[in-house]
Amino acid sequence: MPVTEFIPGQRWISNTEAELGLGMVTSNADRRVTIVYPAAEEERTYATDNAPISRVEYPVGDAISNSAGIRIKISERLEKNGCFIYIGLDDEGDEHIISEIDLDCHVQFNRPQDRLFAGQIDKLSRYQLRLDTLEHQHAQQKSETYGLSGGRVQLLPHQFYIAHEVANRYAPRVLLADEVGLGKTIEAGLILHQQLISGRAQRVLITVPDSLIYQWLIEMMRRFNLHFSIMDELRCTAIEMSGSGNPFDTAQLILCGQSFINNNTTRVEQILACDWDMLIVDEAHHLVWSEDAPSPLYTTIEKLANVIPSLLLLTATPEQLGLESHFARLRLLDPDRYSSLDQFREEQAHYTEVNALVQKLLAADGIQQLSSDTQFQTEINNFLGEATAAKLIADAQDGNAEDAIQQCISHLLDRHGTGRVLFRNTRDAVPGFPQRILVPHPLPMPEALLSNMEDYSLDQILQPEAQLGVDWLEFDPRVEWLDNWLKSHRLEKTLLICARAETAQALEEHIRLRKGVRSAVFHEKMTLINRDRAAAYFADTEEYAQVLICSEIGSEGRNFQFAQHLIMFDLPLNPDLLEQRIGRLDRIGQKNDVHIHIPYYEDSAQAVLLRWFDEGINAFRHTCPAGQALFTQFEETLTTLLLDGVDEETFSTLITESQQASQKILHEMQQGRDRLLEMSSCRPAKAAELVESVEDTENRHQLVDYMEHVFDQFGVDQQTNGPHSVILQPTDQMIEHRFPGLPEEGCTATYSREEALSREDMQFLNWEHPMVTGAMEMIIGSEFGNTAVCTVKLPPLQPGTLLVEAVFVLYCAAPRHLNLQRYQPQATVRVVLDNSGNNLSKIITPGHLNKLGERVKRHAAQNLIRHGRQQISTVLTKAEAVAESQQAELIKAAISKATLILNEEVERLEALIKVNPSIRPSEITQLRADRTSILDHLSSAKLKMDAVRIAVVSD
Ligand SMILES: Nc1ncnc2c1ncn2[C@@H]1O[C@H](COP(=O)(O)OP(=O)(O)OP(=O)(O)O)[C@@H](O)[C@H]1O
Repeated sequence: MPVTEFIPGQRWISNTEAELGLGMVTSNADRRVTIVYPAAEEERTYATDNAPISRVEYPVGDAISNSAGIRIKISERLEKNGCFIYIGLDDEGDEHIISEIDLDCHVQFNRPQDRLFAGQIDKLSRYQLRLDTLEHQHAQQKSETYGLSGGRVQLLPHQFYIAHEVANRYAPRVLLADEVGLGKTIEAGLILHQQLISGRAQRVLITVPDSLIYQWLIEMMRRFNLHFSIMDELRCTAIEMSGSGNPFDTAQLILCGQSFINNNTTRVEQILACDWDMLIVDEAHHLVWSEDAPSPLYTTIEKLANVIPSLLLLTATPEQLGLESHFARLRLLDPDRYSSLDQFREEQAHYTEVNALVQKLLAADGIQQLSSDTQFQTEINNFLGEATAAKLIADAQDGNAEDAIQQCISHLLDRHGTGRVLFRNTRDAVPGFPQRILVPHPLPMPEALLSNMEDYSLDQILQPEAQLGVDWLEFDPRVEWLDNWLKSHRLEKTLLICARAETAQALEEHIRLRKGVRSAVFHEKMTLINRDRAAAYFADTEEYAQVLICSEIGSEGRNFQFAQHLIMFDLPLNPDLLEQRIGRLDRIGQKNDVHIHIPYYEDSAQAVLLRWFDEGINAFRHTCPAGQALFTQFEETLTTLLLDGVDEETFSTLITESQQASQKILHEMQQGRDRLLEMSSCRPAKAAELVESVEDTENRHQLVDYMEHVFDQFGVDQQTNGPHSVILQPTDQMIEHRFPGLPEEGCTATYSREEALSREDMQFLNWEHPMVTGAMEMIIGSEFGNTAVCTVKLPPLQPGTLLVEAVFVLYCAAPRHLNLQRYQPQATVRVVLDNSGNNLSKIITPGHLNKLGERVKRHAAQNLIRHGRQQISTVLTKAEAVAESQQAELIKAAISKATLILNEEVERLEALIKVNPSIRPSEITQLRADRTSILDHLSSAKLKMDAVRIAVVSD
């Protein structure tokens, strides 16, 4: 359609009065065209041959709104009787048709050419910032560790390995079971952050023991900038009374206590009525199960796990309440894979064979065996199938032995290991843990107990203070010992754990009121707020409690690694519980040796238990992965000894047998499941590569330059605050009312990970921080800086030559989670043409125009565009043609990269599922669907002009 053909209903914009908004042709007669501008309630009549107006034509991919406020992303554009009909989907995915006449007249023009011709010309610095933003965003999104680098965490390889492995799956369902204190919460946070940032998850429910709610809330906020809403009965009722409907629909990220949802039909139904993407359950060993009596919490979580696609279960002691419960939790993750307990048991035995093969490969003559030992080759064949085995053996024979061995081990672990649903790192695999030092404090048995111990139950024997009457504090020698110990260690923070809330309460009152010790108490009878206050008082670095006295609930999940002394006022029977207690101090971040003090009565049940834990199963000085199995094996003898008193001979036998069994079980674990588990939970070479990738994409200096530029442009005040940090504050000159992620009162921020780790009061600015991603979205998602005009001295070119630099991006309206940027070879396509249409793209680099381009005053720039419009418009059309000629090549490269990556991923899963049943068929189905969708979207992608700079050569 010729430009001068004005048809009523068409929408045009004034080149000189863009503020009039979207105009509409109402008549075209006598070589005059009349345009009404409804937004400004104005009307203009122009001569048709030189009307200063431009036709508004939205391309596919643009977002538009109609006068009723319906907003769509255009998927198709038709033309009827000279007017356009736009078809597209709204945010809910519903299709709408918007005819040109119905377009919202209050539009902002954001296409660069429209803005340019409407005289909306940006500063050069903004134009530059836009281009930088496109480059940086592309670099981040195509990185292998996209989504994993934004946390305020140390780059610990074992955590990044797991996070990367899990986060790349469709709707991951895994059990994170690292040993106590190795950072499962951090791993879950990394996975969650990656899923949210990549658009794979939006709505997340976390449920944790009540005592850990605030710790999780704070950990998610402080480390990952994720703001969860806590839901409890009070809040739910308030929301319901305000008439806001289902309380669980009022936030995207919800955190709640396990006791709140446990067996709570109403609330569980409300949760089930919402759409969730991910469920995270901490301390999952509480999900107790047996065939006839699954616990209410298990049943509740099962209901949720059946409908929520992604599930992360966290526990340090997966077998704490028996193998049955462990199996049942795996079944929550994948009911098809874990359908039979017997089969599960049988599989465990089979891991020994796989491990034997792995160990043979790792042996000094592994290479030689793989390339020449036919029997060994047959075994490999049996496990990996002919094709894979043949390739690996050929590789080994061709001199690529090291690689072939590594690949062979990877294949074996992938296909036969346990590692796909279960991850467990042990301390042995994570360097940097200090020593544990056991300090037993034997004390005389109180007289009152000597006489009638035989009538006591096991609990009474192990927590004897309850039998000493109301004045027990006066008779119990452990109390006097405690008073003295605290007195002589006034400057050392100490955590005391005992089994009962009453004991904790009484002890704390005693040492605080009678002994004047600064102390705090933490038990289940306190409100959550008071518990957190107590923990905060203990953690404070200036005004702190010397001792925190906890009942058993303090032994789970909490972070007390700033203390070096743990007093166990009594001993728990279960070795896993003992490990949980020690794990409060012996966890990542502990910088000193951990002293474990045990005050106990000589010749008592506690003394027996102490010796069994120490001499029998070595559970104090070292983690005891075989603890649960050993406890099950020796429970009967042990409890008899505890109840009936020590018969030295039986006890010695128990110790010897426990030691032998411990060695045997540990050996078996090393030969079988645990060894494989450990190997597949962290492959050191890959983990190191991931950490390196995060370090590489961190690019701190580039980020500092970039953000300084952003803050300058958006009017955020920045003051240097020492060598590593900056104070950021909103100002009255901000171009937007609010800057994303910047609090109204301002904040202090650092770009340094090391500084951020030691100064939690500062924001940690990195490429994934909401301030940075928010700024990027604000820039790219708007017209910010998409036009510019400058003059430039480039002697070989004739003064007066007009240069048009058009920057294109590959656009397709694809769901965010497909992350098409990952496959695109470059962020932009840049075309530079002169006014005769000569292509100077290679000769005139961005550097030429960035460095030599000089500012033109706005008014002069507008005049230049007005006068040169015809010519610029022609050159822009040519630039589009030049870009289009590169489009096919670009798409081809993107498709070939996507095909390569995605085929490999699909094939790997297809091979795996044949031998490793822990892959859910839905994962492959989804991966295949994503592959089709990605390739479809890429093949229909179009280069879209994103920014234009006009440069006039000066002399
Ligand atoms: N990468 C990391 N960078 C900084 N701190 C970390 C990192 N990983 C873990 N930590 C800190 O170490 C402590 C233990 O981590 P976390 O609570 O995630 O361990 P856990 O395995 O969940 O422990 P538990 O078994 O007791 O539940 C926490 O204080 C956590 O903040």
